[in-house]
Amino acid sequence: MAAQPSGGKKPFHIISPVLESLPLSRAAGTKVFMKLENVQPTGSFKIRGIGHLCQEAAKKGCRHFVCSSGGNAGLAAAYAAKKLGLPVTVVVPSTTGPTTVRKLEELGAEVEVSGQVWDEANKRALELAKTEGWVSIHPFDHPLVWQGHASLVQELKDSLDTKPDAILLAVGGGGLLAGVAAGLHQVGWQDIPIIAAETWGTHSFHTALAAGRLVSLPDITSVAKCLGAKMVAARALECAQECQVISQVVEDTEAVRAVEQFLDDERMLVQPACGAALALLYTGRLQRLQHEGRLRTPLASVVVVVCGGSSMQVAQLQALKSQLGLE
Ligand SMILES: COC[C@H](NCc1c(COP(=O)(O)O)cnc(C)c1O)C(=O)O
Repeated sequence: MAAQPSGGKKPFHIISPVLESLPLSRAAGTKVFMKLENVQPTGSFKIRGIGHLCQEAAKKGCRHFVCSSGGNAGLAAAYAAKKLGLPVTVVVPSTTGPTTVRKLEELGAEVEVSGQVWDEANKRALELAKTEGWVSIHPFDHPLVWQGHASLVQELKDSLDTKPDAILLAVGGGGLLAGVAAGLHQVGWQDIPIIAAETWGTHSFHTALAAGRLVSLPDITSVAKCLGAKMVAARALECAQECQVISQVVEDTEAVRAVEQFLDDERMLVQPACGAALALLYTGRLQRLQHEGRLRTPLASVVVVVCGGSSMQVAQLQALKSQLGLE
């Protein structure tokens, strides 16, 4: 049974399924296990860390949550707030679609649209958090968020027969990366390489790694808006010093094609943010890393974190395909 990260109080996330994917294994040339965070409450892994942070804040007397989000962290905060019987204000950038806003409101959240990108929405959220009794719920940059996300790795340890040879995940602000790195250390799997996927136009982690310091992207120009943090958390960069993190950047077209291929292969629809990680498997990135000697050959198995993403509909996939000239 996974450890209860919030001191005994039942967490809001579920123990998600781990399934072998034959189509992904064929594409990647090695056995691929999917950690299906897309079936979590509110549709992404976010509930693990955000739920944990909200529970801890409520214990300390928080009377109103305020969360800046591209969408999925906000949905997780709204779900947690509802469970805790507390009000929540979610601040999203104008790029967050109406589907997400509707879902946030259906969960009882007060929604404010502020700014063009997440970073601007976050500025507004921090202003609101100055209100007496209000607590800021950061979507990726908080130790309790990383602690909550780390439960994902404990579940892998409990369910896989053998230790995987790599873990693939997507990076926005770096919270999932930091949580998985923490989890790997907790279970003694710190030697497993993490392959961190971004899209060009959200590649703030890749840029920071190359510069050796935190760098802010001039803008977010990718369709994968849920990866749209101009600067990653400092902790993400520290992780890259503490364990083997391989940064890979994919094109928007590769991420969106991966979303469509995954829908056909596994009958699950995820956001382009998740498509970025899946694209590593569908576009031969894994084999290329092996060829370059950055991953060993052969690999026995790898895990891809299917991070999910709630507001994705077939119509949006079609619209993205035509926007990107994919038919
Ligand atoms: C701007 O947005 C940051 C955050 N989304 C982040 C996100 C990630 C990346 O997680 P992170 O690296 O930010 O912890 C991956 N996969 C999905 C489906 C996501 O929504 C949010 O919802 O506020």
